[in-house]
Amino acid sequence: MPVSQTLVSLAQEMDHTGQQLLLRWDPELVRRFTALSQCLQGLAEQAGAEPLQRANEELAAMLRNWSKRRHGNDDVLALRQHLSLVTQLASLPLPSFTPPGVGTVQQSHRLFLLVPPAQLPAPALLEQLACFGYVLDVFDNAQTLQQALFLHEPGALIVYDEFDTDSVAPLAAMPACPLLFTSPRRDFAARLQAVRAGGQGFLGWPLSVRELLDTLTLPLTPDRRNPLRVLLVEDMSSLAGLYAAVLNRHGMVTEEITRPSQTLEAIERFRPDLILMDMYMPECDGQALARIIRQQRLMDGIPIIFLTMEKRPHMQLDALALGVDGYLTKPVSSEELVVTVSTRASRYRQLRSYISTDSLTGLLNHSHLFARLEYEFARAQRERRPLSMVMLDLDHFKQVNDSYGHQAGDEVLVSLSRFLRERLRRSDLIGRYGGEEFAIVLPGMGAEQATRLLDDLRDAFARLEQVSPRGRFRQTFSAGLCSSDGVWDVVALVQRADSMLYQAKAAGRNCVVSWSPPRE
Ligand SMILES: Nc1nc2c(ncn2[C@@H]2O[C@H](COP(=O)(O)OP(=O)(O)OP(=O)(O)O)[C@@H](O)[C@H]2O)c(=O)[nH]1
Repeated sequence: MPVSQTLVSLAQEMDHTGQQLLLRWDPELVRRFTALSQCLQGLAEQAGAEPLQRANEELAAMLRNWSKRRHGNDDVLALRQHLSLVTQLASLPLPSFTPPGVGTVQQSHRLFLLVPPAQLPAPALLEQLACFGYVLDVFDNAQTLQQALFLHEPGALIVYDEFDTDSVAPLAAMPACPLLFTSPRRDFAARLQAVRAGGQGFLGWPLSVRELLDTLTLPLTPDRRNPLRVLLVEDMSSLAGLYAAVLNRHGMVTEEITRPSQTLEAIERFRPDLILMDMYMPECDGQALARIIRQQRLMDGIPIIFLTMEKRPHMQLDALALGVDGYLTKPVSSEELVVTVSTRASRYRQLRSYISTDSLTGLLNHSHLFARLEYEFARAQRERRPLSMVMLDLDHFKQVNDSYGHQAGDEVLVSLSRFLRERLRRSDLIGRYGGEEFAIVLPGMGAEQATRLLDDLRDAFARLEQVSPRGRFRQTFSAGLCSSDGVWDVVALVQRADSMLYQAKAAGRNCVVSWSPPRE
């Protein structure tokens, strides 16, 4: 299982806050540290990272007692070592949850399918799924399925149903994993029955790999490696801390600000999925602040929820007219807070991803890739870190469309996108540049390392067998690469990577060419 970026960034923020505390003891910093530590503890618990949990608990205990007594150099050293230990443990790979006997497949990549014996899926489906690292276990009766569910928890359970009776035959026990239905029927009545039976997704039958993978990548369950981010604007820091603790306990990451004037800067830096704000604050009230936020084009869509004691309907309606998304009337119960915040924030995140991604592959679209590239490039220059840009193009792709059909061509595009997503880091940017051309941005990676990585990817992808109804084939790609070293703007970076791609094609395709400065 890859390293959890969330745990790493939480641990890094804790380390930063802890170092600040050693310089200046400040109750606000202590509270922030405690909230981060609670959040890390919750996530580490869910991930089963026991050594990290223990180290984090010890660190929290050290800090709890810190202000109560005097400290020598040894104490400071011990605290620093503990901070660094937590950071190191957070960057270790998370333990696999694979139950005994299931082999080495990631549990989330093991799927159970319940179908009648007459409908067993074609072996090609299992093979195609295997190309993306998924294993499909097929059961032709509910009893053996229940036994298997008792022993293992798959990433999802898919149940075939023709919905020809009034209601779906209930499962002996509802699985803990997401439940999907698949059916030759796609009408409203069938979908209604599926939803009533607890279905979280609905797939056509016969199963299509693309539809299945698309559904599995939707947030059916909370994404614990990329938790929802909530910005709290509340002048009473104790109250904000209370809300933050509740949201943190439910896996969300929070940032608290007490002054409305800090809001715009905090939104840019923290990139929240939702803003929870007090309606009455001394510097500026919530309504004026909401208006300011809504006037910024890039911040316009972020959901805003007011926290208020206000019960007068006309005041609430005025705020709704401003584009505020809802109200929570104080005192707010933990349950109401968590449900209101998490549903709205995840919906916003999903809608945002539709706008910024290409509909076929789910990768960043051209304009968003470039917006993000500009940001990463500027950051790399500022931090004096390398960054590599890759332009990648499928070879002789026209022949694939001509020989196997446009649908098979589409499947190859999806296959490459998933392949890149599985193999690259979460911090890398992958975009569909257009047609059969892709762009990849590798922050922190210089030309040599990036060339090696791309060449490994090229080799592995070329070995994958593409399966289509008209036959099997293999697909290669060519790539051009340029690192930011000595390059002063994004346009030059892209042009150089592009001209290297051209050279890779000219050199016979199925290869990676990296830009190097011309000899003097
Ligand atoms: N199936 C499918 N095909 C696409 C899509 N976008 C572009 N194409 C096809 O990609 C092919 C690109 O063809 P060419 O530009 O001639 O390049 P090529 O055949 O890949 O050859 P080289 O790049 O020189 O190796 C065209 O046939 C396009 O129709 C898409 O979204 N789906």
